[in-house]
Amino acid sequence: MASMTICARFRPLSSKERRDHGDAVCIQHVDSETFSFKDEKDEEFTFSFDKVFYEKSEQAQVYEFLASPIVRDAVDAINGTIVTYGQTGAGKTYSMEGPSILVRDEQKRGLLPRVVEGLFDCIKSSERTMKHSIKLSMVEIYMERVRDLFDLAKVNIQIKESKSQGILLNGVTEISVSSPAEALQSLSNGIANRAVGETQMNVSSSRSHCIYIFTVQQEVKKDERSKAGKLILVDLAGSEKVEKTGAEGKVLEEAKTINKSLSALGNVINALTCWSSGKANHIPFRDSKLTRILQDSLGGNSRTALLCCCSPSPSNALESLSTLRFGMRAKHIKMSPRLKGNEDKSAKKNGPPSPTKDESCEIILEMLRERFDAEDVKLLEELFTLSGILFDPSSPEEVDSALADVTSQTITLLQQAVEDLASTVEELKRENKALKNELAAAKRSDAQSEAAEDTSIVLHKPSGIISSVVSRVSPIIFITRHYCHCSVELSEKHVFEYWVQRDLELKYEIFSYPAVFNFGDSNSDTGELGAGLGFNLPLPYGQTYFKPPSSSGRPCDGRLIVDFLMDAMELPFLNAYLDSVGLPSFKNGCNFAAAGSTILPATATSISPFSFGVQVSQFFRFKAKVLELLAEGKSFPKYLPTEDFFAKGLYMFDIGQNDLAGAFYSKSLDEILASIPTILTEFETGVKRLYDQGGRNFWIHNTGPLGCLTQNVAKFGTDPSKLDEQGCVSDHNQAAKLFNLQLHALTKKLQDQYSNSSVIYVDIFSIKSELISNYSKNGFEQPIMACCGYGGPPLNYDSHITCGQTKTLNGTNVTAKGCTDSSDYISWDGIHYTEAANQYVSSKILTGKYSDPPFSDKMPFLLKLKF
Ligand SMILES: Nc1ncnc2c1ncn2[C@@H]1O[C@H](COP(=O)(O)OP(=O)(O)OP(=O)(O)O)[C@@H](O)[C@H]1O
Repeated sequence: MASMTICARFRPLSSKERRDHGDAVCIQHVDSETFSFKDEKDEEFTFSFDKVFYEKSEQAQVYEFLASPIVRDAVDAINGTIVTYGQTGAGKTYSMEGPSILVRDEQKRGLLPRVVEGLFDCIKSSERTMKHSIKLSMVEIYMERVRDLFDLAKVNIQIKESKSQGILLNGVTEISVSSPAEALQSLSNGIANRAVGETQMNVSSSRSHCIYIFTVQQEVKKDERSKAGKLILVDLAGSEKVEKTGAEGKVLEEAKTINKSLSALGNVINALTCWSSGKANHIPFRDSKLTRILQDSLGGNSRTALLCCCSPSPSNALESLSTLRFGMRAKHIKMSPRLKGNEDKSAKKNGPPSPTKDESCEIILEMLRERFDAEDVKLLEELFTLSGILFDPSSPEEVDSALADVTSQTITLLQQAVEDLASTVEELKRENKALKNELAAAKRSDAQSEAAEDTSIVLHKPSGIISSVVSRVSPIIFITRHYCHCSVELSEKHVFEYWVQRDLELKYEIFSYPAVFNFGDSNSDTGELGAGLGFNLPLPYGQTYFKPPSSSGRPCDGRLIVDFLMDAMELPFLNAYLDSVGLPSFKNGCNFAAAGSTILPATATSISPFSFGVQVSQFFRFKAKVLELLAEGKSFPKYLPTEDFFAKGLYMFDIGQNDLAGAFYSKSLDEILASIPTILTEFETGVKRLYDQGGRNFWIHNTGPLGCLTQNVAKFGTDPSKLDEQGCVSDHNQAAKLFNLQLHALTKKLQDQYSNSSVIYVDIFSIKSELISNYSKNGFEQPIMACCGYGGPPLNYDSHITCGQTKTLNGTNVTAKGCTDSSDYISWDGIHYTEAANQYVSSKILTGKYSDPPFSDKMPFLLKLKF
């Protein structure tokens, strides 16, 4: 199947365009078929057409390439159509007619006079074998009515479809022309009758679609079937942006009708391209007079050429781009023109006699009565009249055709309604999602405020004595006042009174420690395993917060719980102990946590060699080195903590998860439960070593709901009976709970033993469980499915291709990619939580409600008052 011939034509810059923008053009010539185009945002597009006629191209070249093959075929009874399309003022009429249809200037003459000449030349050269006659009709579609330009009394010509002759204009004037001069004179008369107006874009703008129809009839001997080729030339009215054309009143109405019919043409082309690509589709030919008339030309029963006329000026880039895109779409329509066996009515001598008008009416009414009841017939009549479809049916086919019109228009309306509905649903979905995100963010910030409220005191008294009993104690409370700067540090729990002369508005900030020393596994690894073992987590790790190319070494799309806690304490993020790149500062602490670490010593199969005992030893080395440097007088105040920070600092632990989760690969639940005391003894030993070294503030995170980790659901949850009502693996969660119970008991024991210390147990398990159970209420969409992974729903997790990896699977390269919006997910990569989930968990921690003892009771009290 052939395609339509599609060409682009750029006219020279107009004097107005030159005045406004100089010689600037938005196209760059590549070759005779291709050019590059820059839109107003400087974005570049490359277009390829069957031919591109640049500013200096000649009218004769356009005719030779685009029209002359179609003209030759028309003489051989193959229908042809040539359409000029483009923005108002883009050169359609110039291409079609030239400066005027009667202009004889060989250089300037347009397609129409050349077509006339070509037709007569072809007829002449085949004179010996075949005689031809040419008839000419000319109509314009103005305000959705077809007007006969050769007989202005015919203002509403009806379009019909005949099985043998295709689309017909009922009763249109046909003028027989026997020479080019005669034809041109008739065309000139018709053109003079066209509706032409003036817009800001074009002083002589065509306000209608003008259609020239040449019927080339082969004259045949008696009793032979006659053949006719129809050649249609269409000079479309210009598509236009109403604001740009300055249209108002009647001109505005014209512009709207023009745009409507052009958009109907676009819809037909879209539907045809889907149809050409194999999809069955409703082609809305009947949605406008234009598309109905062009039905044969676009639907395949014609050789069709489209000339996309454009301005090269950057000021019209938007419109030109739309014209070019229209042409590109039309390029995908497949055509298969058929040789027409058009029977001339005059040649059809022996057919059955046509019914009289009255007989026709009776037949029609009978048909309608058979199909509908009387009221419906009346309704239909009104509908037809209203739609301008059928006013005076003279044959049963017309009724069918009119019914088809109504059906088609109804289908289109319904399709549009469905599309509108679909886009409204999409829009609503987007809005809904945005609202959900806002709600989630608000909830998270509420939780943080809750945290702040719970751990603070607001002192507020306009003047005079502020007397406030500090009944609830936070580790450090900053009370800030805007005007003055001084600092009082009170180091024990007490009742305090303060005399102030002026108005005071005292605000609090959340508690803080001077430094944090963190021990743990991947839940709080800020780059340790990567630094220690020399591998980097690939993107999209880190992308939500740390931005490419840095993935920050955190096994998360952004920040971890420890990061949020550091933030709340107004301390910088912790650097990994082994990270020596980029002058890391350890002034406010150091992070020994490494992904994959266990409490129990590492074995040959462990991911991390940095078990808890090793991390504690690393802390010893760290502290010893700091003290050594300080003793040498090298204080490095920006990089190293002072000695007292080791006593005042917070020792944080988040470890144990891997001891349990890893064990499930080789041990039974009972064996795992039995191993918990050993694991905790090892943990206790480590904490004691730190206490012996002077550590006094301990903050122990328990283990989260292991069974809810995507990785464990994928591996151990294939049998649904193993899952609990949250969809988490029951055994794993049970092990975590029993571990936590014993860890809690150990914390209490340590607290009793170390009466000069604070040992706080933080119940991460409860926070995470609540988050997963009420994921939707908490602003998440996916409780278990991983955001970054491979395999798609329900888990999007494949242990062979982890987040960010590309591998060959069954001969195909596949990548485990991140989801579009990680804040919808609780699980980042199937093992670790997303930044959004970590933020949620930390905000809950900061409420103090999940700690034992609650922050307010036993935390060492240090009040920092600034004002
Ligand atoms: N290739 C060309 N060479 C020289 N002048 C041209 C060319 N194309 C167009 N023009 C000039 O540009 C102006 C607008 O062209 P034209 O009237 O053909 O636009 P149009 O696309 O038919 O506009 P409308 O849709 O408003 O009728 C006219 O003055 C015309 O002479």
